Amino acid sequence: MTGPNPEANLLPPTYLGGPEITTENCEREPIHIPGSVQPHGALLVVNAEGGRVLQVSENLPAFLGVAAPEALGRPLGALLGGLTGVDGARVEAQITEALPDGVADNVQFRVPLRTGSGMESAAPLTVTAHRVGERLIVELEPTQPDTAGLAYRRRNALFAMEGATGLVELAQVAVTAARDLSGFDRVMLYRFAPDHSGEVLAEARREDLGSFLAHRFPASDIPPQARALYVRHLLRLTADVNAAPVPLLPRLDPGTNAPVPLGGAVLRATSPIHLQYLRNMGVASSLSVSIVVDGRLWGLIACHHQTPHVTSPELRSTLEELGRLLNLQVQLKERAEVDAF
Ligand SMILES: C=CC1=C(C)/C(=C/C2=[NH+]C(=C\c3[nH]c(/C=C4\NC(=O)[C@@H](C)\C4=C/C)c(C)c3CCC(=O)O)/C(CCC(=O)O)=C2C)NC1=O
Repeated sequence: MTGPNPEANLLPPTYLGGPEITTENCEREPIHIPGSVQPHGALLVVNAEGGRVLQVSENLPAFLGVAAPEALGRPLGALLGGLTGVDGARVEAQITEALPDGVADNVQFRVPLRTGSGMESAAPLTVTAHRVGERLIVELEPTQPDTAGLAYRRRNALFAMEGATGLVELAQVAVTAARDLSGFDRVMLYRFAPDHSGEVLAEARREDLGSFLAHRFPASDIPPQARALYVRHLLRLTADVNAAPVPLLPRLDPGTNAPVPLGGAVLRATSPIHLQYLRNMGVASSLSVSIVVDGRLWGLIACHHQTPHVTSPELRSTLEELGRLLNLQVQLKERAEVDAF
């Protein structure tokens, strides 16, 4: 496999050791191993046995106040304990207890930490962790204030969706609820056809934006490896299409000498090709939630913002729950239509 071609007209390749990617072969882009993350958070790769830090994103100092090279080899608990008021050993124990050996890589553990004093991110941090084999992937993000009132707004959204009759009405209620909850400029319900092309079934948008309703898009817009990843990991977020990816230090997992899989990490750096696609659409931030029916990617809730837009972990979980409810309701409606046929 030839390494990435630095001359390629893409952002510095965020993947490692993969083939040179162009719009001609983008179905080969190894999007799960970018070797870098988006800068709105920090990521640590921890050896599940022993809790030692093996890799960190180079922006770690802004979140933990520790130089990236100094974090390597240290226990995760000791690093988190450097935050004011945080019992690092206890947080590390909670993570390892919640993510035992063999747990699926799409099981998440999340815990809010108290304020980190004297660091760039004066806001409280939220830790989200998942396990991939022998590794714990630990992500730190500033806790956003948008969680106020989220619980009752989520409750009302789910009630509205349960009351919808028919697929198109359900889709419209869902995108309206998702937009009310998230504040994205545009939220669409995108449904795949059997050939993996797709159409916009429903849309809730800012009044001054043109509509994508009923527009169709080719299968190549979401290539097979992306569709496969999205069946397993239900939400992805690109907070800012123009933000430079932050490399992991070291680039490869020192235990395996291979890139660590980041398919389940919300901070995973987005494919440079897709970033260009979003820029061409005039979109600065994108979030999508998979709608998986009978194990296949039936559609997506696709959200756009015209300016950079970071979504809190709590709001992301709420949007995932909307997607999960849509899975169930679409499944029921499709089966009812088959039975009625
Ligand atoms: C309203 C219609 C509408 C559509 C149809 C739409 C597409 C879309 N593409 C997505 C992802 C990717 N697409 C490509 C590659 C290519 N895309 C192309 O067009 C050609 C040039 C190409 C290669 C030759 C890759 C590698 C990824 C994975 C990115 C990653 O996860 O790192 C996603 C999910 C991510 C997100 O939520 O933004 C969406 C939702 N987004 C919309 O709003």
